[in-house]
Amino acid sequence: MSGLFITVEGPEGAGKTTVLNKLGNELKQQGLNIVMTREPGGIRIAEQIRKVILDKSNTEMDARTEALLYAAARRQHLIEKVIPALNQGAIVLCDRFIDSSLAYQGVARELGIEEVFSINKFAIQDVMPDLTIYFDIDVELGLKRIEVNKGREVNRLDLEKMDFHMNVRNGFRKLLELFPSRIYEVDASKPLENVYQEVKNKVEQLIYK
Ligand SMILES: Nc1ncnc2c1ncn2[C@@H]1O[C@H](COP(=O)(O)OP(=O)(O)OP(=O)(O)O)[C@@H](O)[C@H]1O
Ligand SMILES: Cc1cn([C@H]2C[C@H](O)[C@@H](COP(=O)(O)O)O2)c(=O)[nH]c1=O
Repeated sequence: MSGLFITVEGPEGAGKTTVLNKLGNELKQQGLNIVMTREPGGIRIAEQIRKVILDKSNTEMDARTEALLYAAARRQHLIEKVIPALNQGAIVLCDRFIDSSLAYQGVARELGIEEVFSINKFAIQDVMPDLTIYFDIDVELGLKRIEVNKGREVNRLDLEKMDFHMNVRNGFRKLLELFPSRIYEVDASKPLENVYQEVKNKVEQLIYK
């Protein structure tokens, strides 16, 4: 695989999608081969799995079922979209990946980071991101941002209690300690332009190194 696999991660409303879209468009204008995608989703089957996972009426979903569905969506997305793009030398910018499973299902759902990593190893084999940008934000501020954004879908996980979201953030902070060379932290509470410039600098360092 000759391309670059870059993921963005963080709690709800941190600004990942906004920054990723802006960055992808700018890098495309530089003439680079950019593939922008998201998890869960990005391809037909994974978008269907996304609907099942995030449907607000699926309140009875078991935590392990949830973890397995995310891993299944990840597998199909990787095989159908990410790996072929990387093989063609593309830079793949992906909104969420395995770290979301480790933080949301591993820590916030209390399944354990190791357990969730092990089912994901089956799904991804050895494909890990070259770089992960972690958008750190106070949970209340992030949730306020998405509340104001009326056009955005409100999904089953958004509706979780404040404690759950706090644990998600704690989970991501733990991952920063576990994977310091892969995960780069940005302070996502800063104004959008500052966050964007910092992310762009970091990504360009990797692309043009
Ligand atoms: N740095 C920022 N300062 C203020 N508002 C921001 C900033 N970044 C993004 N926003 C706004 O916050 C809202 C949420 O942003 P966005 O959808 O990009 O977050 P996200 O991390 O992708 O959220 P989620 O994972 O919950 O979908 C949007 O309305 C966006 O315009
Ligand atoms: C990949 C992944 C995602 N999640 C959660 C995180 C969010 O609550 C939703 C996705 O919604 P977004 O608007 O696209 O961010 O799913 C998760 O719990 N585990 C995962 O592996």
